[in-house]
Amino acid sequence: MSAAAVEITGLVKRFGPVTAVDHLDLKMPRGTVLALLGPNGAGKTTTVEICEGFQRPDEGTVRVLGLDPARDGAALRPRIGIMPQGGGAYPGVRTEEMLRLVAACAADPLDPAWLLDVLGLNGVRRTPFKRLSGGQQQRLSLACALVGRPELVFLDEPTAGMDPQARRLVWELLAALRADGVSVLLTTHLMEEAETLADDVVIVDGGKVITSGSPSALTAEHADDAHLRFRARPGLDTQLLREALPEGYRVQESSPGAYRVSGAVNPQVVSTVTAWCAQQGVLAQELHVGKRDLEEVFLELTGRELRA
Ligand SMILES: Nc1ncnc2c1ncn2[C@@H]1O[C@H](COP(=O)(O)OP(=O)(O)OP(=O)(O)O)[C@@H](O)[C@H]1O
Repeated sequence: MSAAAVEITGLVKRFGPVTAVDHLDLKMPRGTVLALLGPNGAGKTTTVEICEGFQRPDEGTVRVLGLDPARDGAALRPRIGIMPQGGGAYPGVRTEEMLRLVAACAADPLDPAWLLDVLGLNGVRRTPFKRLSGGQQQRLSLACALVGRPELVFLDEPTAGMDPQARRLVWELLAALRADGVSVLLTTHLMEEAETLADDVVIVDGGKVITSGSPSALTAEHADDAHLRFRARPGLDTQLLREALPEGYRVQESSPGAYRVSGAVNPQVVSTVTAWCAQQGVLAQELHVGKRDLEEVFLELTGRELRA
């Protein structure tokens, strides 16, 4: 059987006093999409850069397509595609010129014209990199990562800064790649991106894996539960609200003025919450009842919001 796409055991990376990655383990089978999901500073980029061979681990083992990226970089590089955070190209290079340059380095590249078309970059083929919008630069960077037909691609926040339409294009392309058997490891702090694309999600915080599994498995626990969110002035006494509700409900102010009630939300609970707010002389605004999602899982496990 061929080696896993990525296998990481006991990975530690320190920068002076900061432990960016703290005994992280993960295994990603070939042909799957894995999303590293976590807030800013969780250690996602550091983990990916170690897999790409750009940084060396302090402890632990990392195998990418069965190879050690720190030692076997020359053998590994032709087989992987890399889209770094924030992209990057010579400012004066034109879109198509850049992609053709990268394609020329590959043994069996994809057709650059096809990639430009699929990624909606046809209209800016002759535009210099520095004049592209942030989202266009990101898409060109993705095209460069894919043009060499990699077996495995690393995408660091691939849709950051893109408008919803461009994000959809990228998601469709990534779904097509997966259908072709390409393995994809991406980082994101967009829960919807992880839910839409990934076979497996590894939620990281403070350099550690908090939990992992398929999006449906992670959200299936207490699947009957919903949550109720509302906004009101910051600093309401959440303990008092909890006491007004039946046993077993949790109430958090997840960020200033954003409240979340977790448990089996029914009409009675909604009415209790709004009545309690009225007693406090506040109007519960943007009242929203939703199913448990990855954002909720993260909040339950860390007490903080993913997008804080
Ligand atoms: N070269 C470096 N020198 C010093 N500290 C670093 C370095 N690279 C990363 N760090 C620190 O390590 C921690 C993890 O950073 P990392 O960039 O891996 O997180 P991340 O999850 O990718 O965050 P983001 O979503 O903001 O990209 C942070 O505290 C960061 O400040």
